[in-house]
Amino acid sequence: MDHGQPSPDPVAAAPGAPGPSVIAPLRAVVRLRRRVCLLRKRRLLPPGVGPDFRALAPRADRDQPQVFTFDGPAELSSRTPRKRRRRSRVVLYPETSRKYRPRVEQRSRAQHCLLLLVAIVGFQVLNAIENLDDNAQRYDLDGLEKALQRAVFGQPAAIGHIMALLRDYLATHVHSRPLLLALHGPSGVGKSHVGRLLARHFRAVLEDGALVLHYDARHHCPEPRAAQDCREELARRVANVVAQAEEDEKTPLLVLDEVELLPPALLDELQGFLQPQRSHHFRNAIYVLLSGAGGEEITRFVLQNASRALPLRLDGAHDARAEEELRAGLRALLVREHPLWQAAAIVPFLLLDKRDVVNCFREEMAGEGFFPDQARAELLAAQLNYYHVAGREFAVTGCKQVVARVNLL
Ligand SMILES: Nc1ncnc2c1ncn2[C@@H]1O[C@H](COP(=O)(O)OP(=O)(O)OP(=O)(O)O)[C@@H](O)[C@H]1O
Repeated sequence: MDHGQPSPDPVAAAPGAPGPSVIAPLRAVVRLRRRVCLLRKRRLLPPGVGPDFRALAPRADRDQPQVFTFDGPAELSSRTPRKRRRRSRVVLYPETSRKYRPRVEQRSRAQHCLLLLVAIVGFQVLNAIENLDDNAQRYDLDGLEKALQRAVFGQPAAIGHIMALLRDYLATHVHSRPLLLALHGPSGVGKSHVGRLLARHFRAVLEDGALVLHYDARHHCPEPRAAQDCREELARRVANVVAQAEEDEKTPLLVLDEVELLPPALLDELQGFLQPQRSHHFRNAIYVLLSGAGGEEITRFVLQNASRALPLRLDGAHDARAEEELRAGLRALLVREHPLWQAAAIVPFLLLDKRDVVNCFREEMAGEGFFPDQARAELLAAQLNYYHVAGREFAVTGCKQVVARVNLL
């Protein structure tokens, strides 16, 4: 069929055809069909689209504005295309994982208990720290250190060592063994002096003289007395002190002077006090043993090292290695005498030099009511005997004779 040429009207041509009222619409339908075919040929209409021109228009045209614009097809196509909605993708979960959001879990009771336990432990730790401070404060160790530094000349290393050991021991009230301090040195260097200062301080801070025992071998166990007798008496006195201290929840101080004069039986007894199997109130105690044993070794050590930068002598600037060597040598020597010294913290007291002796004189003069004149003190100090080594003078008897000399003034 040629759509370009007008074809003869099929309806009008048929014989016996219906009247003009039917023919007119049929013609219109035919005309429309032809027109549609024509348009289809020009590719303006998709196949199968009816004669409604609005519906027949291409999809792209329908989206375009229905008013005239000067935009050409190029401009229209360059406009940003409408955003296409992304379809949600299907997520494939592995079989073992959870495929739903976790529910808000209810806190278990165990969790509450755990939190409570942590709080209690924290509180206990804070409380323990506070108690440690309280225990150290009770003994006023800062005050003791100041008193020792002020009253004891020429022994800064020994004082520092004693204070460190006391601070460490008195940081707590519960102990597995007593503290045993062994102060050794030649005559007149201040061992008994320190022992007296310690006893006085502890009597003051413990507010009970019964918690401090000051035992002097020469006085309490003189030569003719039987060693066994002395031993029993010492055992009884120590037991009383530690029992009283246990009752008062305090740490007692037991100072034993002139230990080099004690019979071996008493050293055995002392060693027995240190044993961990003794009842617990024996474990909380401080023993200070003062002895001249090892004095010769210390004298030799000081004289040999006199030319060095004064080990153990100047404030804190001492040679720690030399100090350690000296302690080790003393311990080896003392342990040969008795095993008691194995457990002791050995503190060597060194020779005093002339300047220290002058200070001893001034102190003693002031104590006896004399004006502490420097020149006079130097004059008195010059009358004593000294070791002369490397341009320095070390007192042979320390400050031992100072009291007697000042008494003669
Ligand atoms: N380093 C010192 N600082 C101040 N004073 C001291 C010092 N050393 C000794 N003295 C004085 O000398 C006196 C005698 O000293 P102390 O009794 O302490 O000597 P020691 O080392 O115990 O000797 P010994 O083993 O012979 O008893 C003391 O009372 C004190 O006044």
